[in-house]
Amino acid sequence: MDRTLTIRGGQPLQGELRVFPAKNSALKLMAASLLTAEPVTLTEVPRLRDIEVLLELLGHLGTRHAWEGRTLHLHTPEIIRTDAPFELVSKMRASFNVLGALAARAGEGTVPLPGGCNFAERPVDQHIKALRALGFEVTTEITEQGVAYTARRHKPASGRVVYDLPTLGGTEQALMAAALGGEAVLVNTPQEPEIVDLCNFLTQLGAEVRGCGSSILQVKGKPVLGGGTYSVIPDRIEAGTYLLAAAATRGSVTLTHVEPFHMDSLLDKLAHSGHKIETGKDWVRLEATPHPQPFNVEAREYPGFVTDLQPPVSAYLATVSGTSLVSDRIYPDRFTHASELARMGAEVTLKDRTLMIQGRTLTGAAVEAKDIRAGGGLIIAALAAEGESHISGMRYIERGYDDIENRLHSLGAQIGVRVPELSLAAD
Ligand SMILES: CC(=O)N[C@H]1[C@@H](OP(=O)(O)OP(=O)(O)OC[C@H]2O[C@@H](n3ccc(=O)[nH]c3=O)[C@H](O)[C@@H]2O)O[C@H](CO)[C@@H](O)[C@@H]1O
Ligand SMILES: C=C(OP(=O)(O)O)C(=O)O
Repeated sequence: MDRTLTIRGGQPLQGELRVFPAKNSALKLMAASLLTAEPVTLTEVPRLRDIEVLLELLGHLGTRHAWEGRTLHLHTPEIIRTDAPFELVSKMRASFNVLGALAARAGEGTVPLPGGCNFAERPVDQHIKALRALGFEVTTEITEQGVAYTARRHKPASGRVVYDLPTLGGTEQALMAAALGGEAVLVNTPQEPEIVDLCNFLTQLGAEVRGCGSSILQVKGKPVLGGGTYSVIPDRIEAGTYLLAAAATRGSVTLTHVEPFHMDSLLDKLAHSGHKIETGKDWVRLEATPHPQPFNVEAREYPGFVTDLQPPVSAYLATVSGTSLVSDRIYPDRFTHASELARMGAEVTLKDRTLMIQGRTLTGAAVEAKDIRAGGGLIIAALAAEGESHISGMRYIERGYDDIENRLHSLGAQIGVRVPELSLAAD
């Protein structure tokens, strides 16, 4: 049963918020825990739907887990199954990342083509290329539910992978495949903080990973990896969404438990827009100007502007008087939010894969989040709009934003959740 968010806009967000740990890092560290028979503890894990889905998948493969608050204990004494069920993989793209770990630990893994948010073409050719370059035999089978990939290890992973483009998922696949007893050089890798986090985690388990944060990674695995306790990096996408919401409502918000240097591109844009930005070791504060300036954005690889904040920044720019141009080099067609923003009165034109935005005052409307970050963007627009908005598609929003209604409510937003046949207003 999909819930609907109801937001009465126009209230500047004010206050302080503790940012949650990064979903897109936690998911990969959880998949990597399959590589060891020792217990692994992740001390900071967001309680999100994607995390629950992956836990279910890991449980099917042989992982036992226990929560203590946001601390997650994982233990996989042995792999009991090597196939990932379609019902789970179809819900989330990151589930494909168990393929390399399964093949490395159990000698074989079978994973169907992943699901997740389909805002663009999202092939897995580079994952397969990487596993093959490391010596895995990868076969495909067409099933009733689509393509399923099986990777088999006949000897420890070893080789040189040259990616056609920097891919997070494809790099994570090879990192995990090589960490258990393999040896690999990975060329043209992304420099995103989530990749660095995985490198650090694998190092903690006992693998040697050189070049973390660069475009060439060297992995020297260990035949047996250990366990340990690790803390996931803060979620720069969640943090960025709240900052943009504060800027769009011309509010003033302090975020704690963040890594400001992971957010350089966004903070720089917001400062140029006229907002006062202050940062400390693990906090960032935005005090909005009432009359911000527009700017252009081209989403690209880290440390460039991150694609997952492209829909939220588009929504913010729709509230800023003047013309802005937004394009996305990672997913050139990631614009499912555009038509929904238009329903709220935004003047947006999509031409040649560039969104031209003429900012103005938005008006509340009934809109649909068609994917996770489009949802983040529509929430920002609704918070800034005059009048009431109803945002459906909560099943996507909940993939990436934990407890969003209560968190926004704590910052002064007038927000409620409507369950069909039942209304649960938070204020
Ligand atoms: C769970 C998770 O961590 N998801 C993030 C991850 O997705 P994901 O890991 O799927 O994204 P990738 O970094 O792999 O994709 C980057 C680009 O490479 C292309 N590509 C990727 C793999 C491949 O085999 N072939 C190929 O052509 C993609 O279509 C895209 O244009 O990084 C994306 C890019 O920062 C983010 O938007 C997602 O939120
Ligand atoms: C697109 C995202 O996730 P996924 O890659 O799992 O679809 C995201 O977190 O913005």
